[in-house]
Amino acid sequence: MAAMSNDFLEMHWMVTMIHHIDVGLVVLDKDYRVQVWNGFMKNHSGLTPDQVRNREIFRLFPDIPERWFRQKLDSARLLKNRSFTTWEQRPYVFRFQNYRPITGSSAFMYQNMTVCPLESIKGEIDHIALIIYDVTDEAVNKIEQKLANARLEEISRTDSITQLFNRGHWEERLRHEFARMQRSKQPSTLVMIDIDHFKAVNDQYGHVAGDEVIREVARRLKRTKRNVDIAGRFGGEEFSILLLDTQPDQALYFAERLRKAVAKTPIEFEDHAISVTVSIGISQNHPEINSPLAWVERADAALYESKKNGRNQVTFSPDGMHMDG
Ligand SMILES: Nc1nc2c(ncn2[C@@H]2O[C@H](COP(=O)(O)OP(=O)(O)OP(=O)(O)O)[C@@H](O)[C@H]2O)c(=O)[nH]1
Repeated sequence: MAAMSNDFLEMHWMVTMIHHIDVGLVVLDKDYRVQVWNGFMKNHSGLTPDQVRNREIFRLFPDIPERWFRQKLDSARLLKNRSFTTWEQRPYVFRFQNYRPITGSSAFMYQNMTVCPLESIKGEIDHIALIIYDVTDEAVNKIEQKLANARLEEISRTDSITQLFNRGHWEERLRHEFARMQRSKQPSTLVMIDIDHFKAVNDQYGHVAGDEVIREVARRLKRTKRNVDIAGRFGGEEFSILLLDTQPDQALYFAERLRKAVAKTPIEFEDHAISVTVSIGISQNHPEINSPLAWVERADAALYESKKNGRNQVTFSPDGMHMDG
């Protein structure tokens, strides 16, 4: 008699603990109707056990993706095996709000879930238990760390003055695209751009003005290029851009537009209107060009021609064709 009452007491304690434990416990019958709903589930959903008992889970929570959820539970029932889903596969099963102030970056609670088949006395699986873990802190930390890493990566490949790619990253992209072009044989063009007489800008207006001129030329370059084009700051006042899948006439059109966009409107800095021009060299990819470096050298040689012939002009390699204003 004493043993029985101990068992009863233990059971009573267990039930009390289940209601107060900081994980969600739900039992569903074969028709996905709720049979058990503990305190965690009540507190986060605002629905009492009486309100949910014998109601189908999909009617109570239309956000639950029904097909996925049924598959998950059916296979656990069939295999008589536990299964597990993480917030990385699906951020949550039950859309509960997240109230924690420190995890302000998430409006909802991230959850992991264990699906646990429950055997009847006859050894049949008529019920399934769901155990819901609140993993918001872990998930938010991981997401924030990923974002921070992505930001660091972005910083490490960006030039701080112009926000274009820095030389290291631009060259990496060039190598990658060059390898791709060897296979695809698509026409692409490499363009080198250099601000004319830039030393004179620094000498006349100072380095800060010089920086602003570099920044503004980069802005005009960004406005002229397409999103797919790969633009970098190659050196001090030199820029490089890779125009992918571009024919020579389109490349010339791009270069001319950029040249005019720089020459046409002086750059304002404090009380000054600083007029600058750019010289441009273009090189089309060609079977004879056997390395990324050789390609850059060709475009650089064309740029040198533009400088030699009076600046503020575009030269196309290998035939030395000019366009000037
Ligand atoms: N303000 C500023 N100046 C820079 C920067 N990087 C390089 N420079 C300057 O850019 C100038 C480049 O001068 P040069 O290579 O002689 O060429 P240039 O005066 O532009 O003449 P050409 O290219 O022949 O038309 C040098 O005076 C460098 O100090 C930078 O980030 N900011």
